[in-house]
Amino acid sequence: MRIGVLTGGGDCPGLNAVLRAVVRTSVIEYGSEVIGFRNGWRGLLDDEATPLDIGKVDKLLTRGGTTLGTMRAAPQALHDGLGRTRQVLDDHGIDVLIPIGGEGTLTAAAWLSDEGVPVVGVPKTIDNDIDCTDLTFGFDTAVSIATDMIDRLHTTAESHQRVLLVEVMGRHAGWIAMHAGMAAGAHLILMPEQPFDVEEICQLISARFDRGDTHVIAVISEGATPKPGTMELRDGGIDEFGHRRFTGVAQQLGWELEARSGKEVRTTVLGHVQRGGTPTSFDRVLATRFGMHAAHAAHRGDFGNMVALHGTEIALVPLKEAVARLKTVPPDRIAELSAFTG
Ligand SMILES: Nc1ncnc2c1ncn2[C@@H]1O[C@H](COP(=O)(O)OP(=O)(O)OP(=O)(O)O)[C@@H](O)[C@H]1O
Ligand SMILES: O=P(O)(O)OC[C@H]1O[C@](O)(CO)[C@@H](O)[C@@H]1O
Ligand SMILES: [Mg+2]
Repeated sequence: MRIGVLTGGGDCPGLNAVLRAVVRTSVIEYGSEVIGFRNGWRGLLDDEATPLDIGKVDKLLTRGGTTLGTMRAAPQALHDGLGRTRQVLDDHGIDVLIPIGGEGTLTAAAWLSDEGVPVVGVPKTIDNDIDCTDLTFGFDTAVSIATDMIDRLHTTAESHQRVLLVEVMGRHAGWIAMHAGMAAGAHLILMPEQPFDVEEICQLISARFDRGDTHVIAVISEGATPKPGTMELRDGGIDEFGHRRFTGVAQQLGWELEARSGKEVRTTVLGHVQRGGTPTSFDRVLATRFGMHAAHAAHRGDFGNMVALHGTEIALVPLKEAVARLKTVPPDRIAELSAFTG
């Protein structure tokens, strides 16, 4: 069999471990060949093929990023290029394609599957917002990095009796903010799922300082928004790939809080450091199991599905179901925070 593989969307710790597992499982257990396509869907359209053998994936287990590279392409270019995609896959004799990516990459995979292209998807995202899987690899690494950073901010904040806002990734979902915030003992966690009220945050800050607390640490997802009418957030519009452009919610909230509360406020934006470097051991294992099970599914002919974590087992779920909605933080998980924040 010949297996095609590509990585799409933003990079994520664990992508290389998936590639290694797809190659090792396909070659060692089935005697198959694996062809990588560089730079996501764009590279497939442009026929940026590169054979992957066991030597090529050696030492990839611990390496962050993706050795295949990744690039965004406008969905319309993909739709218009369906004939070209089929041609490239035919030219390389690809029997099944394994796209590894977030909800965008997997939406494209579901569509290709509907068009009759054999695919098995692998979900990736540090944001952990893909539905039908308990977790995605990359999330644990991002939370560990963010937790370490927030731990460090406590001591400098308390020394100066400051309010410290930490912006973490999380475009549509607050999983990173919630987990890193809980792990690092943040006093306030703001997520896209629950628009925030600036006045309520000012009251929380005053209450903490009034009762003698030394500092405030607030973790805020990049995709968090204020309740309408409570604060102006600059609109960055939509980029060429249809994503909302962020304008720095933590910085803007910081200015607003400083003006309203009279306290010193500082803002730290963690940004891409959350996606860089080596995956945690948890993510290495999850990524390896995802890659291994995707290769098995590809060889069994279980097309149109995505590998997923259900409890401790790896399952297969229809791609269509997985991309029907995003997995945001449910209200009962948000409610769990009440005894630990404020
Ligand atoms: N609705 C869609 N239909 C077809 N293709 C799509 C669709 N949405 C996204 N894609 C394709 O998938 C690519 C990756 O999508 P996107 O940039 O959203 O990354 P992702 O896989 O969701 O990962 P990330 O978690 O980084 O957002 C896009 O560049 C585009 O080529
Ligand atoms: O800077 P890039 O690569 O466009 O991606 C940023 C986005 O990718 C993610 O890391 C993963 O979806 C988001 O949290 C973030 O908004
Ligand atoms: Mg996306």
